[in-house]
Amino acid sequence: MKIEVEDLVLRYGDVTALDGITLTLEEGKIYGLLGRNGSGKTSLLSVLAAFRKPTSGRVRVDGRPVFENGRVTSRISLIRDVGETVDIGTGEEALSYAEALRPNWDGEFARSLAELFKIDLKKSVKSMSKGQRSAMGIIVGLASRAPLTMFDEAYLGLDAPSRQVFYDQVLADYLAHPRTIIMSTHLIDEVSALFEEVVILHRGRVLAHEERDDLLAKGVSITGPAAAVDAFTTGMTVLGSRSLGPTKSVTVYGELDDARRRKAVESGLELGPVDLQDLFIHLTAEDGASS
Ligand SMILES: Nc1ncnc2c1ncn2[C@@H]1O[C@H](COP(=O)(O)OP(=O)(O)OP(=O)(O)O)[C@@H](O)[C@H]1O
Repeated sequence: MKIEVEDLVLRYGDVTALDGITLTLEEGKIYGLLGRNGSGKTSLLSVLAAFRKPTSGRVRVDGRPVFENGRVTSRISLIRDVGETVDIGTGEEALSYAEALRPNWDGEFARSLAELFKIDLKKSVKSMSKGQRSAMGIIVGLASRAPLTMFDEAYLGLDAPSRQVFYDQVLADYLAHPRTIIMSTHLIDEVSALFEEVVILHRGRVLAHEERDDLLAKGVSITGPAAAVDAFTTGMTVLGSRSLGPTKSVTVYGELDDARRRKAVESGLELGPVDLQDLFIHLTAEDGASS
């Protein structure tokens, strides 16, 4: 599903959660939605799922307004942290309920996921642990095969092996049944390999929207004698710096061309990659929070 968001504003009383978002998400990609606490991720996903009406602006899904359009919303699935969407009856009943609502439902897949997550479907969802309820949400989210599938920190409470099952299943099922998937997460390092594109929200605005590899290519760490590092990085966008005795390491943003790279090496400096989590931390640092 293609999503076009234009000048989207969402206010809760005095709080402006989304402050003029313009964004196009193409069909058939996995997007990572990143942002610090309170940056607007859940608000944006709620509007895309038509759970919330925007204060102003437009949201179109496959060219149609997402609101007042039941046919569009039945093809959109938003799974939130503890799987509250399936909090009725037993696990079996929750799956039957989802099956009735979801045109692309794959019951066999849902059962195989329940086995992988070791979920006893005879248990009532309410009596399941937090992690098991998260797993129920993920099962429903994946087995729905909705053309627009959104996971909003859906892994909360899942232990590390179960999170790995989740990431593996998202990738395998996406490859078998391509669709638009948006994943909001704070566990950036764990999941970044899945993302084709990354959207970073900051204070209700889009701070960056790029292909993950292009974004990663813009972050470079430069390490060496402090004076040489300072001379080399003068005029560059410095995101953060760290000193250890006479050695300094600086993270810069913006692509370094080959000539600059050669010059760095000739000056005895070491260039290194920056991972997505570090880049995110630096890009979204408030004044004085990045060092
Ligand atoms: N129901 C609400 N009523 C009032 N303010 C709200 C409501 N929901 C969210 N907000 C505010 O809107 C802003 C954005 O919140 P949102 O939940 O979208 O952020 P988030 O990026 O999902 O955060 P987190 O990473 O902590 O989940 C915050 O300032 C938050 O306090």
